[in-house]
Amino acid sequence: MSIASVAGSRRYLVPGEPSRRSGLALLCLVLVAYFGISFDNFLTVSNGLTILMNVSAIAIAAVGAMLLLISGNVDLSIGGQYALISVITAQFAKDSGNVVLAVVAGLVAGLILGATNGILVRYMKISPLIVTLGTMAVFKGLAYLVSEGRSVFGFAESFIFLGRARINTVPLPVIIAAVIFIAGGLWLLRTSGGLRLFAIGGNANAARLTGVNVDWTVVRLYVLNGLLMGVVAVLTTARLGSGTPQIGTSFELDVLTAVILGGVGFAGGSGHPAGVFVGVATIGILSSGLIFAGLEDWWQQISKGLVLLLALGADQIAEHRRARSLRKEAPPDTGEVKSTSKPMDEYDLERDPAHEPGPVVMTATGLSRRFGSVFALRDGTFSVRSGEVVCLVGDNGAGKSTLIKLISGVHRPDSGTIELDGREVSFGGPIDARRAGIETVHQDLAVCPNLGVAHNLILGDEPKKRLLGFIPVRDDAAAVARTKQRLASLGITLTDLNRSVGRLSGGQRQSVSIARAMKDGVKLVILDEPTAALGVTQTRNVLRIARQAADNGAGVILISHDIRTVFAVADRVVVLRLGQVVHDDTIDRVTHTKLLHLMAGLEDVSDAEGVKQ
Ligand SMILES: Nc1ncnc2c1ncn2[C@@H]1O[C@H](COP(=O)(O)OP(=O)(O)OP(=O)(O)O)[C@@H](O)[C@H]1O
Repeated sequence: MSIASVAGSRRYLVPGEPSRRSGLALLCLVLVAYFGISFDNFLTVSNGLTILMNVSAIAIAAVGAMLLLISGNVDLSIGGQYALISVITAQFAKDSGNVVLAVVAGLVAGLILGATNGILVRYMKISPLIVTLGTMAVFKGLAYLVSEGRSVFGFAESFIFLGRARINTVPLPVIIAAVIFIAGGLWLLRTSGGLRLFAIGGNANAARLTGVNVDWTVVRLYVLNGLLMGVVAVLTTARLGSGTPQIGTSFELDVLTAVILGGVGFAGGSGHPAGVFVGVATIGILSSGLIFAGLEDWWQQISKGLVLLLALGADQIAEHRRARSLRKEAPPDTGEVKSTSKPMDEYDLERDPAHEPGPVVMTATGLSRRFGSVFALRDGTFSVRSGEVVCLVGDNGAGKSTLIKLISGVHRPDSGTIELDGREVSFGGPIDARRAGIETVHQDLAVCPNLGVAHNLILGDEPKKRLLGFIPVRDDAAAVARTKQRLASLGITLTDLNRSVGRLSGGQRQSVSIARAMKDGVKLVILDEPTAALGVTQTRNVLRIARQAADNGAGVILISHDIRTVFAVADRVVVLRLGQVVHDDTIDRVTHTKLLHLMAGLEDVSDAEGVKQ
């Protein structure tokens, strides 16, 4: 791949949908011009520094809010955290007179409050809106309880200095906010962790199936958010010289308004730090202008509330437009996946008659799994050799998906063992199975519609490089190179990589999903009904790719309801019925009729008529 083609393709590597930041930047400039013309002292350096000082708290909190929203979560309790951490920090600063102890107390309090939110949201499976609405009230109440409703003051000068220090006239909190904002933005855009947040926000289930630890990531995000609120509360308490339970009232309104105004979608999966920066600036300028206009506090509240509603309205309109353009743009399914082989009769594949399966790669022995009272799988036993395509067939609800979910680490078996290359393995999640060399294309494709083709393809196995020799970041150029090479080797032509996967047709999404599974060195490829929604040409190409994977030495398990695909591609066929393996033999020892009867549970087929002679 040429350097030029990699550089030219960078455009589509920014994850997520484009935000509305240019329009907002214009609004911001209009506000500056309006307030500048209306009020004499608005456009002065000192007012600029005051605005920066005032928005530094919002900017720090906006980093946490942005990351949470992009991952499809939200924290309404930040105002409550602000108040509680402020009075805790103040109490430590007053009682100990030790700056370090006060700062550590504030940060640890933030960590604990953030972790509380994270654990409640993820492990109790409650909506983040409801959880953080509840914790908001609890944290606020605790702030009053700890401080007995009074302001806490009387700190050492060294602590107050922390909030009022300046470096070259720029207040220290502004510098800290700038560092946190830039670091957070770069992390979001340039690292694997950032990409995974977009993936979780776009399709949490797909992210989970590709190996992202969604629960743990979200808990860590809430902890980070709490830590950032710790920084905000410590700096503000030091600057004000007191900690008070009244602080943070409507803080969540300011922060969420800035972030949503900055183009971060409330539905998750989209947003850009540059947009959030403009959103924060807009809120700062608006607040300052309203103060210059001499409006009472309640008018400021009304104005900010209206701006939030407008931002949410704009977000909804953008969401509808996106959905409409997705429907319009989805191209027809023909022609994008091209075969490199000569034309064949329906589903017929060229087979190498000399091809012999190799040693056993995977053996499942006595696998069982119940879901409540449903016995989804009982005593599932079968094996797959390298170079072999094993078709798993059975009626709806027979237990096929359950069986492959046990093998691919999505579920844990209640009993039974899985051996890979002769060694017993146990998977804690899909990422363990992927690391062991098992790749799966799930029935629902597990793609993230908001991410581009290359990012979907590398998700869970992102190439990395070191920035400045020591900062680990995602290597997007390597991701593009890997994507192009993988698609080319499979004979898949996706003419436009410059689009999110949500804009691709069903067949194209299938190609991306399959290409992701066909890694170099993969030991076992599992395809769960990969041809269910495809036409003849595409089905034939998916089967060709499955055969190609086997010819390259992988073991392949393919689930299908279509008997024709089974006879076109299988070396061996395993039939499941009511959660049990009822047949396991080479494809040349069974006929269409016998297979149908086995699936349907009709036992009266004699071997003489059922087995090819
Ligand atoms: N997560 C789950 N929770 C509860 N029941 C489940 C779960 N997953 C599967 N089951 C049940 O287990 C049984 C087997 O389901 P499974 O999806 O494995 O069948 P299948 O052969 O793949 O079916 P299909 O061909 O329709 O996809 C069904 O009765 C199903 O309802």
